[in-house]
Amino acid sequence: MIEFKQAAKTFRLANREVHAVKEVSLSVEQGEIFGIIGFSGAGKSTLLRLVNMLERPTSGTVSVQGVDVASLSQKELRKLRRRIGMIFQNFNLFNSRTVAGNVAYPLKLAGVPKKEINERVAELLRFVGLSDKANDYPEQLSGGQKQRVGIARALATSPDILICDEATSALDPDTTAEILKLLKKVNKDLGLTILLITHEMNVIQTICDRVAVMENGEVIEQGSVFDTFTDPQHSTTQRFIESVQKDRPSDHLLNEWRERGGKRLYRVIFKGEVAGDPVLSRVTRKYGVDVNIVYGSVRELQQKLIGNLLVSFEGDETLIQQVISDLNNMVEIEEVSVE
Ligand SMILES: Nc1ncnc2c1ncn2[C@@H]1O[C@H](COP(=O)(O)OP(=O)(O)OP(=O)(O)O)[C@@H](O)[C@H]1O
Repeated sequence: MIEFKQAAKTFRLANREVHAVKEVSLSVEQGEIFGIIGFSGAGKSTLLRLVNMLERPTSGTVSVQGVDVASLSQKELRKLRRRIGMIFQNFNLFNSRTVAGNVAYPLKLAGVPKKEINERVAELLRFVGLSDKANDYPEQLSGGQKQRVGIARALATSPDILICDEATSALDPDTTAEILKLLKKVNKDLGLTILLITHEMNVIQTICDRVAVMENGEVIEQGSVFDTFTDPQHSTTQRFIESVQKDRPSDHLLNEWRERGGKRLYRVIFKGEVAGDPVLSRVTRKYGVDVNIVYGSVRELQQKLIGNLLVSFEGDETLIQQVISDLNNMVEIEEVSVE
């Protein structure tokens, strides 16, 4: 659907070059929600702007449904842009136009007859839950309502793709959750492919199917959200995951544990199917070893369960080693050092 092939963008300034995007290759499949995450300056916005040619790649290609966007004429580009809706962190609404006027704007530009515009605007405002705000002005709306207007406007020309540039970064957590739910509805009910950029792992965890992590203009890791969360390969990815998933107690608590003569700690990670299976109690019962769950959680991610527990074992040391060896065949288990 959207394919970056060694796409690069270098900005040439008076005294230096900025390699904002360096040879990125990734493909976004039709109907998925694909998230790009990275810290500030990683190159996310620039990468996104290559899709609708707000920036032209310095080298490599970006294609949408098999067509290299750099090869399009101005007229073809205008047509492409109507098929790609875009929403922004600061909403980019016209303050001098009403809610209905904002949503109608791209339809007016496309030369749609007035009666059709009115019907379409009413339908879009219904879809985003803002029918009662049609005649209000943006300044009368909350941030979440403004973003709903932004979404309605982006959907006006019935695009196939929605691009979201930090769409929830200016919103509080509850409003973020509402907007993410609406984006999921746009994806499921209207079948739009969504490409979003964010610096919040919560956004990726909540709605994305796949994720790419960017750093210094490069994609350092990409894969399904489930695989990335359960088996991150890069320390930057690990940092993002830790921002939404605390998987060890504080050093203070761990030190207290050690001072009280606590036993060795093991991290046990259950994924998918295994999370519903009582492996831990089954194996410890088999060897007559007691298990003490010190810390942990079981969470749902993409309709699968992930368990992440910190445990200690009580009993004969040889039997404990047998428990660990048996568990090793079924789940991930590793000793956790307490500094
Ligand atoms: N038009 C431009 N001219 C020169 N340098 C630019 C331009 N646009 C972006 N850059 C530089 O390219 C790099 C990547 O910027 P970009 O905005 O793509 O990152 P980002 O990951 O989206 O960051 P943020 O989340 O802060 O927006 C940065 O070093 C930025 O200063």
